[in-house]
Amino acid sequence: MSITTSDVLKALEAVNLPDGGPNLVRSGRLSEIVVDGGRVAFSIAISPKEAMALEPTRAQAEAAVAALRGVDQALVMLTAERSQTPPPRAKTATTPRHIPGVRHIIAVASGKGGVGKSTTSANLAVALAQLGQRVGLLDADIYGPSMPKVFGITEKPRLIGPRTLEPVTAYGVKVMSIGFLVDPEAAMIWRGPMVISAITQMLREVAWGDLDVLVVDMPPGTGDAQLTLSQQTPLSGAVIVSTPQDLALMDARRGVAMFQKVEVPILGIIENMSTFICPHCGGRSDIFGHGGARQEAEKLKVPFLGEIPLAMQIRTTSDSGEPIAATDPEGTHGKAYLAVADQVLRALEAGKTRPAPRIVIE
Ligand SMILES: Nc1ncnc2c1ncn2[C@@H]1O[C@H](COP(=O)(O)OP(=O)(O)OP(=O)(O)O)[C@@H](O)[C@H]1O
Repeated sequence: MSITTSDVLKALEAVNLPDGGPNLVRSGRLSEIVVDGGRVAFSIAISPKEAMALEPTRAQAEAAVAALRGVDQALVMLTAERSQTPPPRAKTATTPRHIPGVRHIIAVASGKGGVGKSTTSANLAVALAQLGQRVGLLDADIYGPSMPKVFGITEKPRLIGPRTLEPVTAYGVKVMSIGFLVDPEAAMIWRGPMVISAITQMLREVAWGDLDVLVVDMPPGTGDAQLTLSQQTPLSGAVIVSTPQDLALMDARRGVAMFQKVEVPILGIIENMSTFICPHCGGRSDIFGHGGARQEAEKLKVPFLGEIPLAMQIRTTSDSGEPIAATDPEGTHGKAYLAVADQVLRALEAGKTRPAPRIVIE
């Protein structure tokens, strides 16, 4: 029997807000309810101060929906709208909560979409695993989750506790993606607070186990959602992916500035779609220019982590779910990812990272 939105609403009528408040359906706090096969996701709007008080309501709502026949997974989030004031500034107060067992969390970000951030995150994660690291990959690119495709994962993560999902392991990497849980078209219309809430839940409610590095493929851009996410995640550092064109580099600069604003160390910049290597003759052409990211890194006084060529095989292997760093680690492109991964590890191990800032929300 397939589940419908009205089944979900009916179940939620039995869940009341605390202190004799109305039931959730009448409270006017429910977002659109997304039903995707046996998976149900929605959020409850709160003011930031209500987060603690309404957590039991959230848990009850999730349990009520999870108990319905035909529901395999229920994901309920508390989302707080912020006013249009500028994003909170970093100041002294609480440190973003560490994730037990996870040594380093690194964000892979880009100033704008389409520069190959997801392809780079995937191959970087695989290359780190090949260098002997225990690696996780969180696909937080909520507007275009691509990891299920890049890793060729067709299975869904298993629920192994009342609120815990087991990541799917592929090519030696533990992968979790919002694309496993929510229809990407539904996620497209999510507002910033919903995005942040979904991602922080994926960070904390996934059984990552012991990891040396958790790579987070960030949503593209440098807006409020990205900034808040960078603040709320206990990041060891950030990697910025850019193509060599001026426009992309301008956006990359914004990415660097965003992380600096919240005092997350920049591990470095990667130039993606650098020199084009012809698959037929092996000849090299600099279609988008070359070396721009290295120069930009020098200007910004941040490390340059390496170049990934613009290559047909990188795209085809991504499309076919066989990341090239795994399937051809000895080839030119596989080696390029290994070299970048090595640089990232050096930056992490050299302790160039500082502890995450202590943050207060003003
Ligand atoms: N070095 C490369 N050589 C060839 N193709 C590449 C390379 N890097 C990425 N691509 C291809 O470019 C396209 C966009 O890449 P990808 O999805 O990784 O970008 P993205 O920055 O994550 O995009 P978005 O921000 O829109 O999610 C994909 O088809 C991918 O296979």
